[in-house]
Amino acid sequence: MTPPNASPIPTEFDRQMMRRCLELARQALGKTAPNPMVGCVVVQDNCNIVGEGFHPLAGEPHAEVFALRDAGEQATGATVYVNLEPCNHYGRTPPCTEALIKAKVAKVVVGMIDPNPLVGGQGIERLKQAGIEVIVGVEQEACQQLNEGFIHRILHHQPLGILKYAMTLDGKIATTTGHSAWITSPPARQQVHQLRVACDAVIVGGNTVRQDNPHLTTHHVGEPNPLRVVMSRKLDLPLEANLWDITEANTLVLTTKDADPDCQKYLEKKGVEVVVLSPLTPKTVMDHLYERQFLTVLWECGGTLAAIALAEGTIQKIWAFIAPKIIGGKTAPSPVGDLGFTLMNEALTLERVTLHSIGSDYLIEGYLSSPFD
Ligand SMILES: Nc1nc(O)c(N)c(N[C@@H]2O[C@H](COP(=O)(O)O)[C@@H](O)[C@H]2O)n1
Ligand SMILES: [Zn+2]
Repeated sequence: MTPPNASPIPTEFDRQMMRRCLELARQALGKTAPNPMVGCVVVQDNCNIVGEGFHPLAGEPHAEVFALRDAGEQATGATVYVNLEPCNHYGRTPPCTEALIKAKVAKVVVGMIDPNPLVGGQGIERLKQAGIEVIVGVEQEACQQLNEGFIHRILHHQPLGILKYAMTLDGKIATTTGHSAWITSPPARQQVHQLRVACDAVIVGGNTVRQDNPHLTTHHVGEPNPLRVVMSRKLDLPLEANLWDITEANTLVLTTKDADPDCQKYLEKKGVEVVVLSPLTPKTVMDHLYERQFLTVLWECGGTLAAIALAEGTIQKIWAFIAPKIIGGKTAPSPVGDLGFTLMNEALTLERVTLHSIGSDYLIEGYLSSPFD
């Protein structure tokens, strides 16, 4: 028997509807910052979908409002599925709890509690007070996974940092001469483009601009491009670089007061934004990107910057592509520079590791710390 106050056990249909919410939410992948991705489904008679919606953009109505609008009169007595607890506060938009109560829904099935302290369980309480049945925690892990950037931002006041690199079987990211095009095969490179869609910004150092001249775009028409961010202390950057073409995507260069003023003028004339940060470190960069409302930031930098970013605790997740190639070379660079460790037990150890096979390459995904802690 279900103990009093405990949520009844969700059915397979409940789980299926929650997965549909996640699918709807994903339609706004990379577009909602600083807000989460949320999808909502309205169901009549425990079997008929009568309304659907998702949150498209911060400032626009929430998923629940779109789904209720879609359901119209049929929302009365319905069950509403939503992957995040309905809000109960006035933010950019009014509380969804009031919209659900006004629509006279009978039941709300929630994927996860909103970690935002402005919500944090109060949405569920308000619905219960109004006599609406509430079930919480359906497909919770998948719901948390989808909004890991949002959760990390709320809990730690920093965007979620992801370090991505591609290396050979012998742990090299380039040859001894710095040549790195290409380590992985085309399917893995396409996967990187897809992964960038989910990120609000992608960061490289000046060295990567000089050596690789990357585009750092998603290469997909209609999909959002992350803000391309370059960290360069002195602005000793090439005048011709793909990142300065802002018709492809916006570019932000973060520098210091030691910046070359001529290069700064040149970049600004091209439409590249230049901001002076003091000091210029991965931590101050992440603080700056937090202020710009970002959820998820991808580090695609070389080993020296990656080591500092790791040491400063700005990276929580790793995407390591491994190609079945060996290039050798004592001085060929590796993905992470010196961390100053001397003992094996100092090693940074990944948790929740998954392995994906992509063409002839592999992607290892893992977390240095849980974004939910
Ligand atoms: N349940 C739910 N559905 C959505 O579609 C949402 N976007 C949210 N977001 C929560 O509300 C906060 C943003 O409020 P405003 O858009 O400024 O009104 C956001 O921080 C989440 O806590 N929740
Ligand atoms: Zn809301």
